[in-house]
Amino acid sequence: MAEKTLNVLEIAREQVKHACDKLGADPAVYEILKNPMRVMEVSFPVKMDDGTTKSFTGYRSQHNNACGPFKGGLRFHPAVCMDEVKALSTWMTFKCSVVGIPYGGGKGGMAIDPRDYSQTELEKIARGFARAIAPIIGEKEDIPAPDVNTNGQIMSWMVDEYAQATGEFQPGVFTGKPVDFYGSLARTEATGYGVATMAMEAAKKLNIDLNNVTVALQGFGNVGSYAGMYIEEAGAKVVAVGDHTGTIYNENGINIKALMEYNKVNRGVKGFEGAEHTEDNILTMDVDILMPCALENQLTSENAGDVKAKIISEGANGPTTPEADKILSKNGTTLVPDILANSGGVTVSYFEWVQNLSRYNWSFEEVQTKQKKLMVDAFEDIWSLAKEYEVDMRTAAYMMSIKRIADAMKMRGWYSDTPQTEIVEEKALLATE
Ligand SMILES: NC(=O)C1=CN([C@@H]2O[C@H](COP(=O)(O)OP(=O)(O)OC[C@H]3O[C@@H](n4cnc5c(N)ncnc54)[C@H](O)[C@@H]3O)[C@@H](O)[C@H]2O)C=CC1
Ligand SMILES: O=C(O)CCC(=O)C(=O)O
Repeated sequence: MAEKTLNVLEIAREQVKHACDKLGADPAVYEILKNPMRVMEVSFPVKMDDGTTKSFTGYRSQHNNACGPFKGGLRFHPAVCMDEVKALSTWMTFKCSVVGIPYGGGKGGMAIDPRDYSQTELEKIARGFARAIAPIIGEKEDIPAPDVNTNGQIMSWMVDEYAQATGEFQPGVFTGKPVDFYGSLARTEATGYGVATMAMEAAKKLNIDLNNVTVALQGFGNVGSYAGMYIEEAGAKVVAVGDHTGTIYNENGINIKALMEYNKVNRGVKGFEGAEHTEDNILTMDVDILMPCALENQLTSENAGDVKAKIISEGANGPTTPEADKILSKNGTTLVPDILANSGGVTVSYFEWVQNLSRYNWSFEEVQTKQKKLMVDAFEDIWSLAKEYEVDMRTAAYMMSIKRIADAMKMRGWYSDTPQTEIVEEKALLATE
């Protein structure tokens, strides 16, 4: 079974449509959710260190705000394009709804590799992007955050630039800020902590003792490193880590904290002394738990059949294609889907935003306890729904979130029930096509 498509927007739409059908949702629901409500493409000039001027292009997609302001990260990566940003914003809508936080979905990005620029140039690019999207974002409108290759420093420049562009200092317009500048304790750790927590919940359901499990980790950035750290703390052995520089392996377990220190300096896992380099594919290694924490379309119809892990907790957005989902589900793999597994980041972004709006700070424990409760409750609901409807956890997660969004859209009057006669006619028409 080859992939129908690797276009992430088409994949996101297929996931939504599949769940709408399972739910028996009114046709209007998919009709509204298949497209973002607004997308913006901006271009702006930046004076480079050598005196030349370069034009940069950026995107922001606002998928749906039925449940609250648009929310989602900004990605700096060479593969960023409009379709990717639209797909990522679509996933954000359902992610926020899965954990029941009062946001809709947004996402943005620029097709750049930050490593190609000096710090001064990067600051100018970040500021230029923030100024360009300032007309459509705001503390109560659309709240960006870090994603691949962006971080708290970039968010801080953006808050400052937004203040200069609008004349209003709104620290809550961006989240994922450093703790010393309106950030929240436990935000840096949040996404990885959530990914590890979801793997642990799945292990509990399968009666797997964490002290006897091995883990493979793809991606060792913000998400992957903390996912590794927390699962190691819970007793598991992380035997393999892969990133853009290569894959390392140690059957006795890799010391994750030491690897984090190494990674900070060397910007990659390659060469770490506590493990050996391997050419084996990280995704199909003989481990109990796999945590893909890098990019989209990693588990495909090509390799899903070779996956040996019993549990997959998706740290990345969209790491698994629909065809791979079917293979994994048929093979009995328990997969905690991205919109649940990596929802810890946006959950703590929400807590950061609440703290910003109230100008009050919570302790690390308070934030992490609140995060864990929201995610574990959502896991339980989705686990039960998946059993009840005999669907995989991804479909169940979408069903739960679509129901909430559909209810909000209906209450707001964005659609009303399509008369049954029309649905019957539409189905009859489809059957003859
Ligand atoms: N940062 C956050 O709070 C959240 C991030 N995510 C998602 O998690 C994923 C990772 O994000 P971050 O950790 O924030 O990014 P990051 O920029 O901190 O790290 C990205 C990691 O992916 C690795 N990578 C890149 N290309 C790769 C390749 N071809 N093969 C293997 N590894 C590769 C990099 O080496 C790096 O270790 C993305 O899909 C992102 O959208 C999801 C929810 C929240
Ligand atoms: O923290 C946030 O607001 C968004 C994080 C994000 O971009 C994601 O969950 O993919």
